[in-house]
Amino acid sequence: MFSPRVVSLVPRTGPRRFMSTASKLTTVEVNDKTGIATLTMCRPPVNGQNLELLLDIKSSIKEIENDSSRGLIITSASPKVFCAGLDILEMHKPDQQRLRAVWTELQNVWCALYGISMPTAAAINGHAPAGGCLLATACEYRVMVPDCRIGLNETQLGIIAPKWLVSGFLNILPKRVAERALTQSRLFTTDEALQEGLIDEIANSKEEAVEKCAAFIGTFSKVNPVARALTKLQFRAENLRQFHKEREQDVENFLSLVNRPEVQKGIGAYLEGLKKKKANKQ
Ligand SMILES: CCCCC/C=C/C(=O)SCCNC(=O)CCNC(=O)[C@H](O)C(C)(C)COP(=O)(O)OP(=O)(O)OC[C@H]1O[C@@H](n2cnc3c(N)ncnc32)[C@H](O)[C@@H]1OP(=O)(O)O
Repeated sequence: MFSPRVVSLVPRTGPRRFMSTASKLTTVEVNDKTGIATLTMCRPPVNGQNLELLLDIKSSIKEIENDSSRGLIITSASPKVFCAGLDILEMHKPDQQRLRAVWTELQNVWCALYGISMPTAAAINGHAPAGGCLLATACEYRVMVPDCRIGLNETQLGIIAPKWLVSGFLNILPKRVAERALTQSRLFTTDEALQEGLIDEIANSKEEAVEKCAAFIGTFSKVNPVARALTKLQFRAENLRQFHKEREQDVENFLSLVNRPEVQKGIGAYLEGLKKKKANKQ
């Protein structure tokens, strides 16, 4: 199904090669036969998006872009969680400079992934709430394993997902479904996500999810890549334009929202809830 493509940067010594990554929080593996790069998030236990993980995801996306890979698949090294969203510890009693940097880098990651011209797909091998859903919906295709949850549950923490963050969601879901899901903080099960069109396929394992993502990317093998890229960007340009217009104000809005005493109280209670849940499991 795939027409093998020559990747010129590295000698052909085997079917796979690894790119250098800024730290160990992500890895990038390029399949030399297909030319598809797989970006794996590796911040145990749940890939909480702290500043360092966000910086690493961004630089891995840029590396893949500069290497002119044939496509990008994003997935996770964690067995049960694709990505648990923003690291809540970054938002609780925050260091102001760091909080500003975290939000700016979340914006940068979204912008890099949403606006990249090559085909993208998410192999969602576990739960994907909030910032995890953001990564998945910035991609063009999503394959998820059974019995997991995905969605934008920000209102549960007392925070409001801004327009740019919701725009990927709105590319996929009807406005009415999106509005209800956001206001209810709804996390869709794998089956519900498939039914609503939030994901495209279900796979029984991470390996199968990655294969299905690669098969999706392979469907473009006979399409002119420049025409494909420009067509994709044409669909996404308006959201990106709007985002760039508002991004600085958006950082200020986020900071002022997170610093509100009642929001801090809510985030603290949410963290406690997570810890209690874990204690009850033991
Ligand atoms: C303007 C605002 C827009 C905001 C945009 C984005 C916002 C966000 O992303 S906010 C973050 C929202 N995320 C969540 O609500 C997810 C919370 N986590 C979970 O629901 C679950 O952890 C899970 C479903 C992702 C995984 O469940 P499970 O496998 O059962 O693992 P545990 O719940 O036991 O968690 C293990 C460990 O990890 C800690 N943890 C989980 N999520 C986070 C997180 N987002 N940030 C920081 N830490 C997290 C959890 O507390 C456990 O910690 P320990 O007890 O210390 O082991």
